[in-house]
Amino acid sequence: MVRLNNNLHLIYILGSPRRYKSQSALAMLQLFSPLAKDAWSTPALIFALPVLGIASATVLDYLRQLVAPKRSTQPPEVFHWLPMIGSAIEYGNDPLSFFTGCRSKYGDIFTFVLLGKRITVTLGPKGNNFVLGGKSIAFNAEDASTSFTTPVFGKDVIYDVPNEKFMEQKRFVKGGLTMDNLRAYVGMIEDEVLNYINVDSTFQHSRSQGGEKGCGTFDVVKVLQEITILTAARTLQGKEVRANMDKTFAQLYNDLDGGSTPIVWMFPNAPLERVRKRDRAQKKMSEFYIIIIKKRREKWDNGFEDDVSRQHTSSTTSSWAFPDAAFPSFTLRHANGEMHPLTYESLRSLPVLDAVIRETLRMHPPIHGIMRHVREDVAVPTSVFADTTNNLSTHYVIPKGHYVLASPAISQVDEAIWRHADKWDPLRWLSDPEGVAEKAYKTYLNEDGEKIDYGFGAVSKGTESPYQPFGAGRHRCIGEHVRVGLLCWAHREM
Ligand code: HEM
Repeated sequence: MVRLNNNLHLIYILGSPRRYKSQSALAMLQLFSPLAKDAWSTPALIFALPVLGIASATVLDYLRQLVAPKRSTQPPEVFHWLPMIGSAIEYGNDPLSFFTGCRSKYGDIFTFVLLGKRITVTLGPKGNNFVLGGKSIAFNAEDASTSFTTPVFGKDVIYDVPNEKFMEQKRFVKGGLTMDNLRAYVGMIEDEVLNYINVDSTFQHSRSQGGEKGCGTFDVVKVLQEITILTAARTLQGKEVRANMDKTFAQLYNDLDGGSTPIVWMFPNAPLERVRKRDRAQKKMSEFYIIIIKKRREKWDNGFEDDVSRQHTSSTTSSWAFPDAAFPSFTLRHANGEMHPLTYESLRSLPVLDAVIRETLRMHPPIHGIMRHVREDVAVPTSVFADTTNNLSTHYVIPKGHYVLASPAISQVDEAIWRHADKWDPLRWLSDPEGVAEKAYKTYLNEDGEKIDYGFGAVSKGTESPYQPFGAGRHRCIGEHVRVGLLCWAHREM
């Protein structure tokens, strides 16, 4: 017969107490035991109260999501099981699949919870235009990203300064990317890549197997990260930076880059290994550059700029292009005629390799989403998105304090826009001057159209194109022309 005593009656009903290894489970059972006299002892409470708190928050959150009336101005909300955590796990695992799944359930506009923050995603070209073309007074990049960019890039640069100042910094860096500089870079890059291939142990096997014709395997991501670091250092940061740098720097960049995850975004100083690695790398890099800056100052030379984001984006893009199933055979078949001597001008006329890069950036852009913090309530024009259920056309409003997120990565593979959107096909950029790809590219570059100066020189807005691998509007990338050239070249050389 089951014996009920004060503390353990429930446990005996369910089985032997030894089965309950977890103190908190025991405490919960005690807490819910109406017959328990001393169930509310201190240890029980210590374990049970947080559990009870989490359970109540979870129930309240379900009720809020499932039962509470919604404001008509609120975009649909993605259902989540865990309060605070929200959809962080699904989003963190695979952001693009998460967006695609949500799109099929909720449409082109929806809000999800990411570690307590509310993010409204607006998909498709209209959604990109809405976020990237928004005024910085309403949609702010600094607020959205400073928590993970400042520990990486350092104080007083990028998002750690007011927008006007950042735009000046952008203009300053862009000034270093003049035609003359780019011309000079070409020879340096050629040198760096050849030196890497001829000297690095990675290619030793293929060298010993017959020089140029030798073959072997290599870790594409690692090699391209290292080459990107070395070429960027040599061209953009100067001789003495390159002379003092070896390929182990790639690891430091990786460690810095590892600090840009959702969890670090939410808790920039969390006691996590990736945060410690980020800080160690930041310190090492700062020490390295401070010595060089001091020397330069002595010579009245000034400045360098940090290279983390472009290192990451560029090496990621090259890495995707290499293993893309069709890349080697496609390039060999189509790009033979492009193997002429290298000059800046010849780099600009490598249509096949250019198409390879465009297509790689279409399918595998290194940045999956671009986020902004909402500084004031913003009404979404009905021309962009409207809730048309029950024939009502309602303005959605994105409240102050939320975040908005655009994902050009989604419009770049949208079946409704691109033919065979999920097929890697560089020919789409070459074969049809009237095709979708060409039109998207023209809208993006808008070479003959209106230009806007946001503070870093006149640029095309490009916010309405379904193809935006380098962002658009005020925060548009300043490295797009440089990097596409460099990438083309690096592939040709490899
Ligand atoms: C394949 C290579 C690259 C890709 C795919 C890429 C992509 C992007 C994207 C999507 C943005 C927009 C970010 C936003 O709107 O918040 C951006 C901005 C930017 N990129 Fe790049 N980038 C690349 C290479 C470079 C290079 C080579 C440089 C420097 C020479 C560079 C410097 C910048 C800067 C300064 C910004 C402005 C950030 C802002 O205004 O908030 N990028 N890039």
